[in-house]
Amino acid sequence: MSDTVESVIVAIDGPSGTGKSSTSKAVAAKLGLSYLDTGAQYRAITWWMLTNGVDTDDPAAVASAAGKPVIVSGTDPNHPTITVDGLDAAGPIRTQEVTSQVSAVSAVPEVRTLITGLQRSIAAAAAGGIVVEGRDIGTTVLPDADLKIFLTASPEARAARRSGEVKGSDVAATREALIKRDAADSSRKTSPLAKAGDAVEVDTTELTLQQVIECVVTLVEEKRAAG
Ligand SMILES: Nc1ncnc2c1ncn2[C@@H]1O[C@H](COP(=O)(O)OP(=O)(O)O)[C@@H](O)[C@H]1O
Ligand SMILES: Nc1ccn([C@@H]2O[C@H](COP(=O)(O)OP(=O)(O)O)[C@@H](O)[C@H]2O)c(=O)n1
Repeated sequence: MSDTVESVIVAIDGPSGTGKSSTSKAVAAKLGLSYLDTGAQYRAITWWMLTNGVDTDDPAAVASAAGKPVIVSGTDPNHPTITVDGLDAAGPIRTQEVTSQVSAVSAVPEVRTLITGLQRSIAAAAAGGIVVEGRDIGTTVLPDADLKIFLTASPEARAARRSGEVKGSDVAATREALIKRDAADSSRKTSPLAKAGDAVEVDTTELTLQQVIECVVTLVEEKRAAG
């Protein structure tokens, strides 16, 4: 728990396309907090596996290679960065190939142990406070976060948002891919996608991004005033 107003730790979880990244970055920038995209870290380790010939459908192979890549996340919300073995990975981690394999890699317990440790050390080093977004931040990574938010939205809204990012993409196919990834992320044994018991749920289906940002900023400010 934070004992000064500045060192607030905010956990934002939820499925794909609910607005976690856009909201977290904007809230962190507005409140002068650091920002960590934990999905980018799972994407980065997946990209490394794919480019180093590791069979991402073989959990034992993934587990034994998990400690090899060096993943470094920059936490400035206005300029988030991610490198793998010193290489800029921001572009390559967003490919369709990585997106289709990331759930398999992130389900491997050895991967989660390593990445969770990295996330906790980044949060601990963020003296001014941090917004951390992902799937298991409130439940597993930072169970003592000062504020936990769980974002939701209908599959239709999420698919429309995601396909809006890629010119010419098929909304129905995007919707199916999202649902498949949610199911894999929610059903894995180790720290699945889940809402923490003490998280505030915000359904963003009918809200603009600006409204979601304002809602979360208000919740953080209320926490700070109370604490
Ligand atoms: N409330 C909203 N209304 C409309 N579009 C949104 C909303 N929230 C986010 N978006 C857009 O949806 C896309 C996915 O948002 P993102 O923040 O990447 O979601 P997530 O991190 O949960 O996968 C982005 O293009 C973003 O601008
Ligand atoms: N805390 C987290 C964050 C992401 N992930 C995994 O990483 C994947 C990619 O996360 P992401 O946040 O980049 O996904 P998008 O919703 O942005 O497409 C998820 O589908 C999960 O498999 C996870 O397991 N735990």
